[in-house]
Amino acid sequence: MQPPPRPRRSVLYLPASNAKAVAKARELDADVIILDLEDAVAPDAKAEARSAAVAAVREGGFGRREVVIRCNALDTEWGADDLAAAAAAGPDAVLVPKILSADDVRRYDAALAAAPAQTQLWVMIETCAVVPQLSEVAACARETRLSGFAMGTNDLAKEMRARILPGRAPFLPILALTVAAARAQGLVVIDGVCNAIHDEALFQAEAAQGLEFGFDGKSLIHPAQIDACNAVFTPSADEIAWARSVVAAFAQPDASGKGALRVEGKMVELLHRDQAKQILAIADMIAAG
Ligand SMILES: CC(C)(COP(=O)(O)OP(=O)(O)OC[C@H]1O[C@@H](n2cnc3c(N)ncnc32)[C@H](O)[C@@H]1OP(=O)(O)O)[C@@H](O)C(=O)NCCC(=O)NCCSC(=O)C[C@H](O)C(=O)O
Ligand SMILES: [Mg+2]
Repeated sequence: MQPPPRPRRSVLYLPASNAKAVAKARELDADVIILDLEDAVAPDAKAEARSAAVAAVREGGFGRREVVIRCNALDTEWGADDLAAAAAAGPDAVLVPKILSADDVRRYDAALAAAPAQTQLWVMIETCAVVPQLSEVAACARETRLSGFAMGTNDLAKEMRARILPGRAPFLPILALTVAAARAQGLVVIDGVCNAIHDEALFQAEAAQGLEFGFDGKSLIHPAQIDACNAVFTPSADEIAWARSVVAAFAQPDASGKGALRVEGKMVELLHRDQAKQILAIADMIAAG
């Protein structure tokens, strides 16, 4: 059975080695906090960051926010220790980078065997090699803890030798394929980061594009991006009103046995009722705080 939907609009990375940022994250309005041990942490600080991430998870204080530890890859000198430490700490999820194949997912899943049952596995979609195998990778959800994809557009750009420009043209097919593969298996799917910290117009456009593509939310690198991101991914008043109308229309006695109705001048089908229920469930969770 699918777990109930929950908001994952804003997914904030921070270096686990930055104690000030970890403390600040407990007060920020992000839905998910990722304590990074990978690219945000210099090689000399890896061990210290690992201990800090474990301590942060054990200490808690993140309230409604989900807490994720991003580990180094298993083929690095830090990966095995990171996975073992993360499994023992038992965050909401462990995020792993640069996966290449379904076998990689199984390897990471095995490395988390000692983790509590509720600890999920999320994987970064950020290599060229994984792109033709997205469906096979997503299907690992049937046999492992895998429950989420997170786009890594910086690494993808590096591997593709692509440029990250407004509109993100080189990545659009991959964004769509990633969302489709994730949705086919009921996975969470989070868009990549916008590196420009204070370019509000660029951020707004990128976040809106992510929403249009079907992502649950967007990865963030700075607290200044949170409010705009939440605003984009929170169902609007108009969407909520539409969703209520659709659910109410199908609940009318004369809708019984009908598959299609007219609501606000447009055709809606039972599939729209499902979408409407999803919107209302997310909106209710956001409203509940
Ligand atoms: C990008 C930064 C290095 C910028 O740092 P800095 O210029 O020092 O920030 P500020 O001075 O504006 O900080 C103001 C205060 O906010 C806190 N802060 C900053 N960033 C964060 C954060 N991410 N989470 C929580 N708190 C944060 C500072 O501590 C300041 O606090 P105070 O002193 O009390 O006022 C920096 O923002 C940063 O490190 N960001 C995260 C970088 C990161 O995690 N990168 C890895 C993930 S991105 C990636 O790799 C994606 C993927 O893999 C891919 O391939 O695409
Ligand atoms: Mg990356």
